[in-house]
Amino acid sequence: MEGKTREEVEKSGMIDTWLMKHRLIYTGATRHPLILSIRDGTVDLSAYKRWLGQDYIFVRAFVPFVASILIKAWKESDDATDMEVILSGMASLNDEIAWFKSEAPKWGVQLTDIVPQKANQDYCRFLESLMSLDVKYTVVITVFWAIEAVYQTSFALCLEDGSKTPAELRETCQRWGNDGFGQYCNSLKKIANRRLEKASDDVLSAVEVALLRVLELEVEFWNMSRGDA
Ligand SMILES: Cc1ncc(CN)c(N)n1
Repeated sequence: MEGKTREEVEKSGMIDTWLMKHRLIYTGATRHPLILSIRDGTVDLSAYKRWLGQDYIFVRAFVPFVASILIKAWKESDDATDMEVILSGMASLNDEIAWFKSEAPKWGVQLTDIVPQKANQDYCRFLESLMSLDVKYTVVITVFWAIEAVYQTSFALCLEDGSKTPAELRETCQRWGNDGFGQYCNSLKKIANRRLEKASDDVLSAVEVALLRVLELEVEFWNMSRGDA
């Protein structure tokens, strides 16, 4: 902790502090019934297909949000390497879009026909609100970490020893559950924690509110796969 003020030490590891404080909703987002059903091999494949189509639309809306973070990093960040981590995230979104396009036909899902459901619209609207220049880099980099980390944690669960994930869904789980994606999420978390250490109390409150909103929206997004939205 050398070189840090007492205040910085108190605020370090802010993300884990929040995850402990809000563990109920965090668990709701990372161990959703859809994920648990993939993991125990009882998944309803029509729920998977609904998720697939909706997530393709979400990922397309996620790209401009990440682009807006890149601009904020360039303008506001005190560390030039942040930009490289964000850029690698954009590259992985490019791969994600290509993956959806090759995965959808295997399941008879026509991506051009997908109508965004309410939870998806709410999520995309939330991302758009965060693209405003008034929203601080510290807020959006933490939100970015949270969105990626929910998928990483969820899908990694389906790859753990003892999981009964169906063979045809293992590639999907690998996409977000692999170690490389885990390391990338850790890099985002480190950036977010570093920024949070220096943040004012007002910014800390804004980040906590945004983090909770992400977790709620992720739960609602998974819920869409039930098809009763
Ligand atoms: C809803 C949601 N959240 C997160 C991710 C991971 N990029 C995603 N594809 N979709």
